[in-house]
Amino acid sequence: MGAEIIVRGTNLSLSAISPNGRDRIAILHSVNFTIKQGEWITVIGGNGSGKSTLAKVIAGMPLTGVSGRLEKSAKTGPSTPIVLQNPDAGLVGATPWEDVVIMMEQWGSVEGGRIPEAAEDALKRLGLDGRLQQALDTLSGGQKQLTAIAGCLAASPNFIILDEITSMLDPDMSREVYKQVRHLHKAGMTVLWITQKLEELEGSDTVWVMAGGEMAYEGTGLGLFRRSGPGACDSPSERYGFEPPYSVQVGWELEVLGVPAPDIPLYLEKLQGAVGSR
Ligand SMILES: Nc1ncnc2c1ncn2[C@@H]1O[C@H](COP(=O)(O)OP(=O)(O)OP(=O)(O)O)[C@@H](O)[C@H]1O
Repeated sequence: MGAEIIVRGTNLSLSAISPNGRDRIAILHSVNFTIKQGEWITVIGGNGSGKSTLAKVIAGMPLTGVSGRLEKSAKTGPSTPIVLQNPDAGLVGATPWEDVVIMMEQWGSVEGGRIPEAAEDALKRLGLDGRLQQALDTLSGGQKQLTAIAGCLAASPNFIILDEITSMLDPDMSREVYKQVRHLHKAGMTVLWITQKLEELEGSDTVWVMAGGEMAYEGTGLGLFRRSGPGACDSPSERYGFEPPYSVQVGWELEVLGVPAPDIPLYLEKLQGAVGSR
């Protein structure tokens, strides 16, 4: 039996007033999707392609100009916690612990007397054991993002949305934040991960490509780099203008030289495996 569908979007569109104040412009065009319990969906797309708008609609934010249908399962509930790009956005406490306590009080998801301990547990789940009482303004960007994610856990969600949360972090901190969200996913969390970094496609069940407000591609990460034949330059990634990871480019070159890799090597380790086995 397949996993339960917890979110379904049907013909979701959003229009807004154009910057000249006279016309209405379409920001999302008839987007259709389903999200299953426990799925990891990565959303990619260029600047202004509609990723954040779609994320806000899915989160259940009350935006004007939305049409279509968004259905969520009873357990998922109408509001989905979302973490945004800027590490300072949405943090309200003076310390990580205080921030999560305030979030728990707001969501009302944890019984009052249990909040102090539950806040500590949420922060420990994100690897912030040693920083519970550190002043928020002294945390690194990555530690702030981890605090924001712990704040999301205050709602006891089964689904969270992360909107380019590593875009302002250095590579080490990006990996740390990504790894912590992976742990949550392993424990059963459904994740919508928005990014412009193709290396973060690793481990996605499903990839959505947004282009011009439309969902231009929905499929696997590997499918994004699949060409119709050696040297064909017609993979969805090339069609939508993404620079593929180095390992994929080498895989394509090998294919042209008549050395087909058994599968598209999305990562260097895979490429090593493909080439090393010959
Ligand atoms: N309320 C609004 N009114 C007018 N235009 C809007 C509104 N919201 C979004 N837009 C425009 O819609 C387009 C899509 O914006 P969105 O933030 O969803 O893109 P994005 O793919 O997340 O981009 P980025 O990667 O740069 O964050 C942009 O051109 C943006 O300026």
